[in-house]
Formats: sequence, C-alpha cells, structure tokens
Amino acid sequence: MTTTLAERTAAARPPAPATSDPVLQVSGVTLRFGGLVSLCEVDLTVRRGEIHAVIGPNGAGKTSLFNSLTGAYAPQEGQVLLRTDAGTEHSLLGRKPHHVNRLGVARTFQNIRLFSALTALENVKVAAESGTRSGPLGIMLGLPRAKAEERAAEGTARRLLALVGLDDRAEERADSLSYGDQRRLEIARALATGPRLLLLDEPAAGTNPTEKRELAALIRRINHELGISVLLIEHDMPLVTSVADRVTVLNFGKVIASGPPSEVQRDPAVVEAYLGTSDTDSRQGRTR
Ligand SMILES: Nc1ncnc2c1ncn2[C@@H]1O[C@H](COP(=O)(O)OP(=O)(O)OP(=O)(O)O)[C@@H](O)[C@H]1O
Repeated sequence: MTTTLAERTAAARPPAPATSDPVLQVSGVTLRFGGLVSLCEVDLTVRRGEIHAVIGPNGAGKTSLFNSLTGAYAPQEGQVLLRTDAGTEHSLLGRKPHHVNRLGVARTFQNIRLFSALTALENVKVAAESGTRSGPLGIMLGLPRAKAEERAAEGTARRLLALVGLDDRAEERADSLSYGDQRRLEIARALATGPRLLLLDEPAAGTNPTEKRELAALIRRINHELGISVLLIEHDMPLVTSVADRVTVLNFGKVIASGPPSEVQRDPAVVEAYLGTSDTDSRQGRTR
C-alpha cells in the first residue's frame, strides 16, 4: 500500500536510534555480467536507524550493489528484503526503480543526475510531487486537489532545501551551483520522496574539506533528526569513520569484512585489499 506525501514526509519524524531490527536484509546476492562476477553471495544487513557504510577499492562492486537494491540491475541469485516500521517485508529484487522508491528507498548517484535547467527548488519539488496522489502531471493539468498538493510539495521542498543549506539558492538553476551544492541538492531531492532508507553513492566525491565536514553533519542530522537509516558508499575514510555505525567492505564483489569502523580498519583482509599487503605481512617483513 502506498502512503501520501504528508505521511511519508520525514520532517516531523522522531529520532530513530540504531536498533538490531533490520530495515534492509541482503542475502546471498550474486550479480553476473556474462563471465564477470560483479557481486558474489553478498550478505549485508542495515539496522533500523543506523548509518552503514559500504567501502572497497575501485571496481569492488559497490555501485553494482546499489543498482541491485534499487531495481537498476537484476541479480541472478539472492534476496533483498525491505522491512517497514510495522514489520511487513517487501522483496525488492525484480521491482522497477520507481516501485522501490515508493516502498521507501531513495538514492543519490555517483555521477550527479539533476535536472540541470530547472532551479534547485523545482528539482526538489518535482520529487516531492511524485509522492502526491495527483502526481506532477495532475498538478500541471490543475486537477482538483492538485493545488493543495502543489503547495504542500513546495513547502516540503523549501524545508528540505533549508535542511541541506540551500534555501538561499532555491531560485538558482541546478547547473549554476557548485559541485558540493549539487551533491546536497541531490540529497534534498532524494529526501523529498519520503524514504525510510537513503542510499548515498559517494556523496563526498569532488567536494572540498569544508564541504566534507558539512556533509558529515548533514548525514548525521538526516539520520538523527529525520530518523532515516542511511546506506553510504564512500571512499573518504575520515568521513566514513566520523558518521558510520558499521561498515561492510567489498573486494572483487565479495564481502571481506563487516563491523564497526575501528575494527574493520584494522582487519588484515581490509588492509590487504587497499594496500596489497596486510599488517601481518608488513610486520613479518614479507614482500609480494
Ligand atoms: N552494466 C555493467 N556491465 C558490465 N559490467 C559491469 C556493469 N556494471 C558494473 N560492471 C562491472 O562490475 C564490477 C564492479 O563495478 P562497480 O561499478 O559496481 O564497482 P565500484 O566498487 O562501484 O567501483 P568504483 O569505486 O570505481 O565506483 C566492475 O568490474 C565493473 O566493470
């Protein structure tokens, strides 16, 4: 059953402390492209209310995982279950991206995908309207109830622009914004669909140190104040360690470690994946 925008708008949600209750359960997901195995029997659980990071070297399968969770890719094996607050489980595999979104999963992209000729406000408003009964087309056609829904969507969009720090840029075209601002606009747009789970694909890529610090604070606010669980792909380790409750590490499509950031960073398999040599190897003076 779908919910209205007002029901799904997260603005008034209470904080959701991380629990052991899973919001997303990925089990045995395998994705192949011909002979290439992009994901191999991947297991991952996002607990309700947590910030969970996915890290790994280039080509490890991180974006393939996001694409598999959101309906862009169709893994050959495995299961992906989304659990609602009421405990209802929805299988996400095989669903179209907009169905996955309607169930409460929103994402941003590694390569920013905004409507470049629309203003910041319009970008977020269109996403907010997609959750209304009339939809963007109904609003354009001026259907009954559409006016009220349009006003509500605009209110939601302005609140979200304020949340991400872009309220003073609302009327500017998306393509005139700085890279860091465009990344935050993408986050506002994803939030406008009222997700329970937000997937962020390298939100800090191309941003400067100040923008990275602001981004970390924003991710924490989204999690603490809006009660939204976050699954985050990120290469920037200081950002990961400053926001993530737990981390899953992929290498060549396989999960090689999972746990709190401090533990995962010390895991020899992780050190080896990133540096090509483990701590143990280095201590023993082994060369490759
Ligand atoms: N549509 C596709 N067709 C063929 N191969 C693909 C496709 N998408 C991903 N792959 C392959 O799957 C593997 C994992 O790629 P993916 O982009 O998921 O890695 P990643 O961890 O996100 O890398 P990066 O950190 O560089 O973004 C790579 O070998 C990639 O070439």
